Amino acid sequence: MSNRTPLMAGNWKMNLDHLEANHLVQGLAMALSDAGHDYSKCEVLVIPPFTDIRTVQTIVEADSLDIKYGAQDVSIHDNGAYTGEISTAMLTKLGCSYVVMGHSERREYHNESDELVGAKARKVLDAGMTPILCCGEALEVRKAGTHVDFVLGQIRAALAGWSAEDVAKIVIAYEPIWAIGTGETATADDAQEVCGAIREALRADFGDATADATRILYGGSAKPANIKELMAQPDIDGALVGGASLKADSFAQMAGFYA
Ligand SMILES: O=C[C@H](O)COP(=O)(O)O
Repeated sequence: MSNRTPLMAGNWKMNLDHLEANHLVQGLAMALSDAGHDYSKCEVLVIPPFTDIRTVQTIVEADSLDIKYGAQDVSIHDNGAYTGEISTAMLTKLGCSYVVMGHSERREYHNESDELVGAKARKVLDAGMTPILCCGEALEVRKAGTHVDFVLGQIRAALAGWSAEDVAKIVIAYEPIWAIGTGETATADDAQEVCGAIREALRADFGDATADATRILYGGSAKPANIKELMAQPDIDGALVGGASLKADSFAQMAGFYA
């Protein structure tokens, strides 16, 4: 068993207004408390839309919750005339500890490149937060059998020039696009194949200490019914959960399945 602390991360995507966010975080805290959740054995993270972050911060601070929270994206700019952008400083001020970048939905709908994703990860790390760097292949790539090379290419392009020490501080989330929101989960073997290959690539590029320290998550229709098997895989350290993170009970249940 590794000494990496598992991470159960709920990406709310573009769902929930601030009242619904309030309700979900309180319900999640209660469900985790009822289950006797041990946060030192599995970190629990919620990733609301920007408009809900202040609400989540208020509840977490008022109730001294151990739930962490973060953002779904960030700007590579510091401040100024960048309409619609949100800076790392704005997020740290709100107490965010994680930021997602490179989600396939942003790559597809906002044309985000590996280089931009890498620059966002750099910015987040420099601001003292933890980047969650997403990668994953489309169905055509999977069918062509080139998914491992494709995913490693995304990661290597984003992390080009990084030091081993910095790579050890990030989280990588492998999310096969064909499994996102479709109900079609990669099998535990499929997920392990790619997550294992990511770890071996980190070993080759950055050395043993980094490969053994970097947390790798699986994402794509993860839910209470399949999380146990996914978490039992040697190179899967948690999950980036979409739909199932919008229900307090199911997400709390998933956080309880650390290996
Ligand atoms: O960021 C989360 C992933 O896109 C997975 O979403 P999903 O669990 O709804 O398939």
